[in-house]
Amino acid sequence: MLIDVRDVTHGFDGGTPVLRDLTIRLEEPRIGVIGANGSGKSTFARMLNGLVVPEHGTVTLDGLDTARQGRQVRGRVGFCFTDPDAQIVMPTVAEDVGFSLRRRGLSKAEIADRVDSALAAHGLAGRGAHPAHLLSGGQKQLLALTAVLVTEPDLLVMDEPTTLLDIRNARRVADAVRDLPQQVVLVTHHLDLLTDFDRVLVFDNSRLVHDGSPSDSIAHYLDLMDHDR
Ligand SMILES: Nc1ncnc2c1ncn2[C@@H]1O[C@H](COP(=O)(O)OP(=O)(O)OP(=O)(O)O)[C@@H](O)[C@H]1O
Repeated sequence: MLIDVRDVTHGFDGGTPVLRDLTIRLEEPRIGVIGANGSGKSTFARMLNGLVVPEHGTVTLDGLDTARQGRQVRGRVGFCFTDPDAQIVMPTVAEDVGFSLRRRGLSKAEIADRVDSALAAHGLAGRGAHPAHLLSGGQKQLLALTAVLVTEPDLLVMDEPTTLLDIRNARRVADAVRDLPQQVVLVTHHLDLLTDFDRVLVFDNSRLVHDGSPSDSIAHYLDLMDHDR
């Protein structure tokens, strides 16, 4: 999708802006977002599916305005939160994935088929009847990802999806993300996840301060952190 952010400045409830003067066009398959705590990364990510609507300026995805066409935007942009518990809504694994398909007008058999193949594709084969809340942290994150992907979004936005995970589970989620056909915007503090990315944005102090290749942007970020001490 073509992500077009124009002249965006945003503060919550009219407060001090947490994003300032942001104008950017993004259409690469893999886009990373890095920066210090509180620099505005999550706010930016949430703007991409209309969870946050900018106070000033516009955000459009393939021409759909998040402020006026939020529902259509959310139909094409999937969002994964840091904490999978925030988006797991049903008692069992299969019901949770199936819940995402409820408005599609599919038969029960079609839903069951799609759920089974989605679970198999993301390391959860045979776990459909398992209580969702009893999964490990990594499995919950895979479940949350599966429940988003089953809706076949064109763009997947992920806000620190590996932060709560141990190394093995973080790798599992990173591997799942690497193989996706979808366009991905990934906000992360795990810089090693971004090595193969096309473009990495660095936020600092509510502003986009660098936009470049992973190696350039990571070097810029590390430099910023060194000078901040
Ligand atoms: N819903 C909200 N209401 C009020 N203030 C908010 C809200 N969401 C975020 N903020 C504020 O906006 C600023 C930027 O937060 P944001 O979550 O975008 O940063 P971040 O770069 O993602 O940080 P982190 O790396 O810690 O997740 C912070 O000062 C935060 O307190």
